[in-house]
Amino acid sequence: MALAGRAALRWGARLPSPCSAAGPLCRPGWLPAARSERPYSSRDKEKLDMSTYPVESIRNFSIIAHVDHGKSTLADRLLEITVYDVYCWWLRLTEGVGLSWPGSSGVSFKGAISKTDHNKQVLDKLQVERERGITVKAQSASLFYNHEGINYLLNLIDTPGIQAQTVANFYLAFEAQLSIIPVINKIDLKNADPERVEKQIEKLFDIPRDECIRISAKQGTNVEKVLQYVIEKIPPPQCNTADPLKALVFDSTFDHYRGVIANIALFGGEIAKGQKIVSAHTKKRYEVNEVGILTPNEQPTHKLYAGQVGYLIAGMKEVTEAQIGDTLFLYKQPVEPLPGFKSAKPMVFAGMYPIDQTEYNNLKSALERLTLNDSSVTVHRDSSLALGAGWRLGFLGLLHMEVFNQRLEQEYNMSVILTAPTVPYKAVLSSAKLKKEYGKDEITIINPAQFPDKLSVSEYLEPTVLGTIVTPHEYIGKIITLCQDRRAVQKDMLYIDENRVMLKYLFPLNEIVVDFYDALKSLSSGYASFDYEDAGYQSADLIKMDILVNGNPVEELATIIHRDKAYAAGKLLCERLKETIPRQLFEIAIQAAIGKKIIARETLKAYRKNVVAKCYGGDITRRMKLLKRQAEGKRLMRKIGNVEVPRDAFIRVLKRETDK
Ligand SMILES: Nc1nc2c(ncn2[C@@H]2O[C@H](COP(=O)(O)OP(=O)(O)OP(=O)(O)O)[C@@H](O)[C@H]2O)c(=O)[nH]1
Repeated sequence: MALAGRAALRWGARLPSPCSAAGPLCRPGWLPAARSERPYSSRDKEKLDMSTYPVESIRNFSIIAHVDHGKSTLADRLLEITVYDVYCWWLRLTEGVGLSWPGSSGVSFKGAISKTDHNKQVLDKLQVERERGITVKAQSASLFYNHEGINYLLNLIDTPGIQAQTVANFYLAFEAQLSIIPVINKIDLKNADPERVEKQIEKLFDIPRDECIRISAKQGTNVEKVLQYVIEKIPPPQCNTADPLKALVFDSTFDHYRGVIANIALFGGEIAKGQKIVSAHTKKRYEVNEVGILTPNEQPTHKLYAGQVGYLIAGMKEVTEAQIGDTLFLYKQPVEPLPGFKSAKPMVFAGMYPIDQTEYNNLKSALERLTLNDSSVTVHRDSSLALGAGWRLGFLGLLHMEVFNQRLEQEYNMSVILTAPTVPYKAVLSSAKLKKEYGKDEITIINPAQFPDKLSVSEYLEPTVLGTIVTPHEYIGKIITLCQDRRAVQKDMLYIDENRVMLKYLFPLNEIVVDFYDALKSLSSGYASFDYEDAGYQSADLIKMDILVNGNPVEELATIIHRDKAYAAGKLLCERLKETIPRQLFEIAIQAAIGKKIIARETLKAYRKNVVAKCYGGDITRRMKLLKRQAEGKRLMRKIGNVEVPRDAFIRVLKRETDK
């Protein structure tokens, strides 16, 4: 049987022993009618046969919700339920044969997950995701589920939680006429009030309250109902296996051993090993080496058919070959390419440089691979006098930037210098010389080093977002003060029930990217939610502020800022930098400057750190050990003039509230 044995050992997850799984979860009603309806082929134990899942039995869905609302926990429960379905089938199949469930003999079960804590958040595969408890990268999983005697193939995409844009995403889904199933999670919490939430959903989204499913993803309450709604309310994909192959690349990852693994959705035809395919984007030809589904690990299949979602390995060696949004078709059977995707718009830009320029090429290849894995990051080559050759990267937000940096360190062993984040400002040029140089009247500034002087500009523009805050009414006062402090303009205020208020504010983007969400959460004891959408550009009085250490500019900390905020921000940056830079053998002046004008100053007193003082010149081993430790510490420093500054200083310095 394909589920156990040698092949199964490759798939990490485990199922419990039959004793723990049998019982209420194992209901005869779920059992499939005949073995031939199963995807697991007896001909080839390594591969699944997906031909038993025609388009009508397929549903594709994803979970959209705010950060921490339980998307990954719900995904885990769905995976559990669907694997128990397979388990029940297995029990029936082996009835009377005397075989025991593989889990009981310590053999793992492919594509399955157990109810143990070790397997929490199965779709969150990255180390950074498990450490931070957030989903960074969307993962897919194919679920097999029997509903009213019919076997269904349900393809789940777990969506990342690193953007506060749930409401905007709701409207996108609504406009695209996708079926929406409202699910209210965490009903097990003591203060849960699902009735009130249902009323809010009705008021805000015009969804009748009796359509909502109340669940507890944590405890599993009503989770099966979600699957049933998915089957009943979402239509099957509209496509045909008899058509020529048309596969959309919707994600791709780089595997150090197997090259590029492209995640594909079939909009027509079928695909199998040995077929010759062509990329509509690059026009390059490949031979398919392997196809399969994600369970959520890669599970090879004989073929993939129209409507199915899975992966493909086809000897793509270069990361640039598997463009997200590309269409793949059969050689000599070209098709009209699919429209692809609208790429995510970066909100925050920062410079990235190798600590040591000899590492440039290694960092370049790490960046290429990681950006293939996270296509929402944009990369442009850049260079700086102080930091050498590097790149300017665009991220969805500051958290995204931190996570990307952490992944570079953890997955590629790369340590880098990151500059202060900036949002994409614009300048309307008045200088004929600059207009000629740029070949246009208006430029986008994503690097403070390119900030044009006021004399050559008629107007600076800053990006704005329309933010939606929903809060219990007792926090309104504090929240309004916070918004005003961030230069936001109130656009709307609405009571959505007797004690909940929805506030709409127009925010300058740079006022929310760093720490607004943290500040909002802390002053509302975690109760206020925040969501935003792009709202275009507005005129702004911007200046470039430099930070100087003993007269030398710290390029990582140069920022574009609103004039009204410069003095306070400059003072704060200097104070925080003073806390971050270790005292050294000489006095250090830390200053904030606009052009030649110094607007803030802090002084760090001299200090002599004699690391070998404790050794009294005696123990040579201890002396060497201490000197080595000091040398290691120095690797984490960057020299500005003759001052050593910790490399991660700017992130610590810029996180105003959260780091305190
Ligand atoms: N009490 C309770 N806690 C839950 C429930 N569902 C999820 N949680 C908890 O809420 C926290 C966030 O859950 P996740 O599943 O990581 O949320 P998420 O939406 O995937 O988070 P992001 O990936 O960061 O967007 C975890 O501590 C879960 O244990 C539930 O039904 N009840």
